[in-house]
Amino acid sequence: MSTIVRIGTRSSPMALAQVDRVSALLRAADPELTVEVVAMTTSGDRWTGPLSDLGGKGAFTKEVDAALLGGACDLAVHCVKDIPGDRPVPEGTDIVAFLERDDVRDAVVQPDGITLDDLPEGARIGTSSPRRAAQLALHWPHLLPVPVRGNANSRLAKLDAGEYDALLLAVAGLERIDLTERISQILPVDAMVPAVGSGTLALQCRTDDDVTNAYARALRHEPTWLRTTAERTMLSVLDGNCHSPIAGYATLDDGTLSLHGRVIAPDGKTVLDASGRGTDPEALGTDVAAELLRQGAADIISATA
Ligand SMILES: NCc1[nH]cc(CCC(=O)O)c1CC(=O)O
Repeated sequence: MSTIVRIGTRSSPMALAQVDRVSALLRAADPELTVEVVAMTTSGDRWTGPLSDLGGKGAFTKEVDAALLGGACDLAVHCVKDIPGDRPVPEGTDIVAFLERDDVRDAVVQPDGITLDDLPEGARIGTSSPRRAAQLALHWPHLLPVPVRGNANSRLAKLDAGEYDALLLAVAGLERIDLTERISQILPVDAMVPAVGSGTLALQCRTDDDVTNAYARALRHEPTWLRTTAERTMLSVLDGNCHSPIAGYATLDDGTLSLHGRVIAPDGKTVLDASGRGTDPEALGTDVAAELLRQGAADIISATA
């Protein structure tokens, strides 16, 4: 009898594209494997108000986590960016692999191709990310961040309906839904420091499910594991969640990790930067977080909690 792996996921077009990629990787490793998709709507998808009203903890991941724990699926695929830093995954499940990281940068979608520098005073920039809004305030204070909800496709529809002058979206997400032609500008990582775990997919299994664990572990991308671990360690020491204006970006060069952490006040007037290098991702993440805390990061983070 052939093995079946049931993959649990959000049902957005981006999430389904992510699952297609995981299915293809699993089947490349074992052509006999049967992969099924268990798609579900998460509370983050249903809620149309500000995400902060949901209490902020794993709005896009918790239903999938519950399905995994309850046995309705065997493998969960999450965007690392959507996994809370302070309460990573439920007991009884583990993140066992990160796939090779995609583009980490943020893109501007502006229908007339106008760059952020050239947009007029007060232009409405759709983003609900405190990290993006604060860095907009830091570098492009003439622009006005305006909250936008819904999956990437529905955000683009709102842009086209004239609700915003431009949108900020992840390059990786637009690649997954095959809409990179909508990108008008890609922001450099030193101006718009990426989110912790940007562009990275995580595979999560039940701890006691040896069969699925073996399939998932075989897909581990070690450099991405090291970079993501450094970033996520920093996030958890800072006790931040997706409402915190925290950015963290690690690179790996010849076995040495470099991590740049940034905490920005929502008005962009206070920006704390710290960076470090090392070979142990947890030690590096802890050190960079400690330096940010020394500079006063806790005050900014608790003011936005
Ligand atoms: N919930 C938002 C979210 N989570 C992951 C991605 C995109 C892919 C990624 O960066 O991993 C997005 C969309 C966006 O930020 O535009």
